[in-house]
Amino acid sequence: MEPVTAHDGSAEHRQQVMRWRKLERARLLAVRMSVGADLRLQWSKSLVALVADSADLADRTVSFYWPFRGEPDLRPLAAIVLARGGRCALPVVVEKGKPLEFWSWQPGDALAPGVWNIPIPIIRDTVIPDIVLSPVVGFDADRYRLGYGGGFFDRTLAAMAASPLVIGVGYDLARMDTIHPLPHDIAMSLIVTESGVRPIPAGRQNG
Ligand SMILES: Nc1nc2c(c(=O)[nH]1)N(C=O)[C@@H](CNc1ccc(C(=O)N[C@@H](CCC(=O)O)C(=O)O)cc1)CN2
Ligand SMILES: Nc1ncnc2c1ncn2[C@@H]1O[C@H](COP(=O)(O)OP(=O)(O)OP(=O)(O)O)[C@@H](O)[C@H]1O
Repeated sequence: MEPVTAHDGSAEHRQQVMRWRKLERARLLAVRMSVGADLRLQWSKSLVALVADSADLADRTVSFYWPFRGEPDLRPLAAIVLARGGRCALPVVVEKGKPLEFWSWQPGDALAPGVWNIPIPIIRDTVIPDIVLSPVVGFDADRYRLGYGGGFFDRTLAAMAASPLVIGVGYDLARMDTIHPLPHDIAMSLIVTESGVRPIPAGRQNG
């Protein structure tokens, strides 16, 4: 693969990073899809428990996502959020190149296919999440996230008046040394994989 050699913030550097990311996304997605569905489901169950423990969900509005392309399935966590007095939402692409909207959702609600055929609620009831669960294609040691390349989460987080807690959710296999962060990249607050939370929230080092 063509390495990233320019480190000067030039247009050339940016172009190299974007080309490199495209190949890395394809590589990481292929690795993810090569894992059997049974193992991914097992990891998803670990992730539900770890995410539930990584943040105070009581009375919070939490943005989920409808899993596709082998993403962890965190939907069982929605019942826990609701039981603790919280609300749930799904991210919705309203226009390419624009921030996502978060539409109120709970398990059992009617859905319709949105962009990329990802299901979205049939009713547009926009909410502002306190906690955003963000699926990662890749993540690095500084908690930067590589997504599908649409820039949706970065654009959305940049546009929000109050920063939510952003939990990047993925599998250990998505770990990278660096995503070669660019000025628009926004680091996650936490990254959770099937093997744990990084960094470990203060006061939970013994858990
Ligand atoms: N499960 C899930 N739902 C989600 C997201 C996600 O990452 N996972 N999203 C998180 O963002 C949003 C959808 N993300 C999307 C990202 C890119 C494109 C898209 O059309 N991409 C272009 C290629 C982009 C490029 O490489 O330049 C395309 O396919 O033509 C569509 C949706 C909202 N819902
Ligand atoms: N705040 C922003 N304002 C305008 N453009 C942005 C912003 N954040 C990201 N972008 C643009 O989005 C494009 C994709 O960015 P990037 O490679 O970081 O996507 P990604 O994080 O992998 O995708 P996604 O967030 O959809 O999962 C880039 O061209 C970038 O310039």
